[in-house]
Amino acid sequence: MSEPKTIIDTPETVDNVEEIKTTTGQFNSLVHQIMDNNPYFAAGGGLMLLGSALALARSGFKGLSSLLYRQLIVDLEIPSKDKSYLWFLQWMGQHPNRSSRHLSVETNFIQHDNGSVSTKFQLVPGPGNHFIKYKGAYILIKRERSGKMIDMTNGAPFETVTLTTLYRDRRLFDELLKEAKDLAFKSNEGKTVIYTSWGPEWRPFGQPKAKRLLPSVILDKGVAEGIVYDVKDFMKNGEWYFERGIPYRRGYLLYGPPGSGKTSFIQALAGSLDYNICIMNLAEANLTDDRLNHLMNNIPERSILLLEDVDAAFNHREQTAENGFKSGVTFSGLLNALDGVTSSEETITFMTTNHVERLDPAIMRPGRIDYKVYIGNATSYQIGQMFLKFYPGENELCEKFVKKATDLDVPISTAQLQGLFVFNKNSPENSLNMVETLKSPNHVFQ
Ligand SMILES: Nc1ncnc2c1ncn2[C@@H]1O[C@H](COP(=O)(O)OP(=O)(O)OP(=O)(O)O)[C@@H](O)[C@H]1O
Repeated sequence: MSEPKTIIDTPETVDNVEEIKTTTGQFNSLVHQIMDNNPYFAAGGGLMLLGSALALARSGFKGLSSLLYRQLIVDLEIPSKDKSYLWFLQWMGQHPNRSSRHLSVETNFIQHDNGSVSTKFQLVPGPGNHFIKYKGAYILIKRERSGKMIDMTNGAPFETVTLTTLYRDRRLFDELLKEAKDLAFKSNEGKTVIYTSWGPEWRPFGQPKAKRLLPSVILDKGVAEGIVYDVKDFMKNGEWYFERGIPYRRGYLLYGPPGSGKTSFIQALAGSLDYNICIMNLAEANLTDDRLNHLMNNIPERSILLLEDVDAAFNHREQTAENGFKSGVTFSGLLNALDGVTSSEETITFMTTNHVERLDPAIMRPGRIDYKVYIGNATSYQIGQMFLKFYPGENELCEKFVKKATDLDVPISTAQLQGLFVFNKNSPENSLNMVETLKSPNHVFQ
């Protein structure tokens, strides 16, 4: 059996370890020598070490801070093309506990019930950072304006408002937006907002108008009552439509000569229902089938869709207007848009025309036009009612006026009557003496 082999350090191994120790010692003494003799090198080396340590710390801190940010902070971004953007700015402009160093002005013209208009300047937060305290929480608000991107629908620079608060207070965003919406709606209370199309969207056109009262529009006996009854009946029967799978929409056509009160009645009807009006001009230059379809399917809530002078864009199926203008909308595009109008809420579409004979029968079928009514020139009933609306209590003069006007035996529009009575605001006698002027429909009272 061979002797156990004792492994001992052979001289070669010992020499290697000694050699490594010597080399390390020599390296350390070299570094010390360099450090001692070259302070810049020492400083540089120190800085490098410090820098790397800080970089490490920074990235660690950055990671930690972004982790903390994600866990502790929450953001809400509101782009300028969203409906709530303007609501929020107006709400913010009126919020008491806010600190803003950058303000911008919004000038509004307010139409009062008596028809007068006043100017109102509202200071809203301009681009930059703002702070508010809302229900005990501090919220940072950053309004940024894009230097490059333009909102194609209104030509204004694209903007964003970002709200930042603690994650635990994130429920406040919903409450805040609801408050802003309620404030915006409240400012429109008692008024009718007229929307027009801006690119693919509906935007308020000018300031909300004072509601036009239904009794102020004098139609022939029973005409207004019939329309109002039908609309209210339709609005009460949403369930009936859904149970039968019928699209919840109804189309009305008011046709008749100019100045008979078609548009005024629709505006007054909207006001009485607390609805707004979306006016769609089919002859609009860059309107296309797709945009029409999109617009008609994205009508703001509680709004009546109004297609005025629906014959203007289409003479039967031709896309022509009297001045030969060709609309970008095809007739089938209009029919599809009317048929495609489906929304969870009721959709009420009013169309007006002075030339019903020019409308293609396809548009007149039920489901597109369900209720058609002639709004004509003033009947003797309307002449009397218009006279007494302007000169309450003047019953004797009223009878004389009605007789003289009907004896003219010419068509008289209610717009003409309004023109005469406005010209003789305080003198029914003068109106009686000027009845002859009603013979010319375009007479200018001056
Ligand atoms: N029946 C009416 N009752 C009260 N005002 C009327 C009536 N008809 C017309 N007017 C007045 O005449 C003007 C024009 O009315 P409106 O625009 O409603 O007529 P229209 O039938 O829509 O005309 P067009 O067909 O040309 O659009 C308005 O200022 C309105 O107040």
